[in-house]
Amino acid sequence: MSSVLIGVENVATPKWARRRGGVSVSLGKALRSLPAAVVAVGRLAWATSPRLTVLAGAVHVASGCVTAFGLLATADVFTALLRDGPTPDRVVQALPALAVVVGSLVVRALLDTAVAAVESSLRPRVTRAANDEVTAVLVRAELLAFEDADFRELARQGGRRGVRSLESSLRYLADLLSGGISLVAAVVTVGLLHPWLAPALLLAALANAWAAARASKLRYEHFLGSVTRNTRKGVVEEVATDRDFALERHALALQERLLAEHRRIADSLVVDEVRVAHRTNLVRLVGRALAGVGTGVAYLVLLLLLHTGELELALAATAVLAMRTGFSSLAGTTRAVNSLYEDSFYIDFYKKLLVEGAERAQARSGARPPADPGRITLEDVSFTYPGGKKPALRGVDLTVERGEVVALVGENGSGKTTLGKVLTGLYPATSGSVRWDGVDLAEADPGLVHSSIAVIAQNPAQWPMTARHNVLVGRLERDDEDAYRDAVARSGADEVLASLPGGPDTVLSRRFNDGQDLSGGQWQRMGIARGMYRDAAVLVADEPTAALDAKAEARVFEGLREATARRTTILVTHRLANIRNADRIVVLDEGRIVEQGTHAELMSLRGHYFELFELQAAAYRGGLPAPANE
Ligand SMILES: Nc1ncnc2c1ncn2[C@@H]1O[C@H](COP(=O)(O)OP(=O)(O)OP(=O)(O)O)[C@@H](O)[C@H]1O
Repeated sequence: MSSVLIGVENVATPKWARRRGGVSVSLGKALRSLPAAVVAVGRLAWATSPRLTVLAGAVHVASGCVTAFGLLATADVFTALLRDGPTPDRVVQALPALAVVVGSLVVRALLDTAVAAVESSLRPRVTRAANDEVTAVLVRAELLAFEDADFRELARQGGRRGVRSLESSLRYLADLLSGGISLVAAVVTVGLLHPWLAPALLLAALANAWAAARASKLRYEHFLGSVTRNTRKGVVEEVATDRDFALERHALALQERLLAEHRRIADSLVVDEVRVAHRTNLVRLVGRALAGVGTGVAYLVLLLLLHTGELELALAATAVLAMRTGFSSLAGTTRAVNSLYEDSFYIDFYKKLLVEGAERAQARSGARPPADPGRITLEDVSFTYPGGKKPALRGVDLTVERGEVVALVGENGSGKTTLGKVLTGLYPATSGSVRWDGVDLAEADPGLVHSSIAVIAQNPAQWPMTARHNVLVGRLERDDEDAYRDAVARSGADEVLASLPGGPDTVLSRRFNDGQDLSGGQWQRMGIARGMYRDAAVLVADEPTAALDAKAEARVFEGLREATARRTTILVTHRLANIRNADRIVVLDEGRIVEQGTHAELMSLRGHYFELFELQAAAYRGGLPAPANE
């Protein structure tokens, strides 16, 4: 037996994580993508507050300039002190430059405070704007996008890691700006003292930059290589610790087995992580060695210049100081570039999510569908789920007239739920057409189509709202107390409300203090009440009473009969006794319609439906089903 218990042992990089250049991103290509990340951060910062963005840029530039200015003033101090002449005179001559050094330190301290103040105002705004963009794009995505595992994962990574990287890259961008300016000042100072000194300084810079970029690339490749296993680890964690699985986990005594699975995946991740850490350290060591060689070359050049008399001792001291400043701002700048470079990968997910989310946005306009369609026509409709291997619906032709109650029956997986969703425009047909009074739903405004439908799901959403709002959310713009009471009474939700400690005002969620959870059947009653309160022209009830006791079921069907007198109703159910009075029964098998007609017609056909019905009836009679062909 396979040792894999949860999911599959798939280590392939998922589609959402594959960048244009594939997993192994070349360094040049990745560095070229860095400005795009900078633009993304700048765009968000500008969109949130142009004033703060300009101010942030200005204070950083000013801070870098003051550092450079301080460096030049310090050089002046040394030049004055190491000049020929009596020491007291040299000290006096150095005093003005020393005053400038102190002044620049004070200004720098003030500017640093200003930088911190501006940044702490800008950063939360940028994070909020990025979060808002992600949330908006997900809220507006079409329903089918959430059936696509790749899109869901892109949403998770782009929404969490991407936004986090945007936030941190704002800080790195600022460090890059001020560090870059002081680096330029150091290089220029050194270059002015002697042109040969600047290239030596830059050599050390390049070695550091190479090592940092290489280390980032290694870490990113490790992230891509482990992303699927990390997802698996997350799923195992959920199964092993989540409340939803707790009952079966204990009843099936699966705890230790799940823990073992969790440890196995975690161990393989640790092995990879240690390997990548060793390789990164090695790269860093090579980088530092090369930078050391660069530093050595710089000092060698300096000594040579002193030896040949091309540089005075006083200027050499200034050069040493400038070089030290250069190396330290170099370290800061390299760190900033390195972090920005690493962040740019995750910012790419964020950008990809915005683009893909926009492509998958639910249309916000289109043809106006009839509010209460007289006829719904499906012509040769097929539907395949994203990533699905075979179609869930194949060549379905069906016409439903206004006010009809059509029951969909068939074995598990035969396509009943899917047909209900395609018929109401929740899922677009992969091929063929769905028309409401001639209006093709593929071209209709989805918002208007949805406002004409109500769905009572088998597992209704457990809205973490008050019990009353769990019903009213069916149509928030409707303010009809009588309709609310009617829906609550017909669905049996009135008994649920009466049993709650705070009545209708009890919050239905265990995640809030004083919140309350419900049983499966009680949640289902709330879902039915919500669907009834919505009062839409087309009602889809998918196994609405599967979790209800017999008394509640009878009450709901009575309620539904009254409610459906005015509506087109699609009823999905396995309890065939409840649909004897349906206007039409449609039997599905492997995504195709195999029979349709009234109960009497289908019974006399003695086919699929007859067989299913007799099986259920026999269970009640306590005997054997009647033979299909007497
Ligand atoms: N989200 C999904 N992604 C991929 N395939 C799906 C998805 N939901 C359903 N399917 C597949 O589509 C087919 C039809 O499923 P559907 O839920 O419509 O069946 P059903 O007749 O309502 O079944 P049941 O009686 O069990 O509720 C099945 O083969 C199922 O495996």
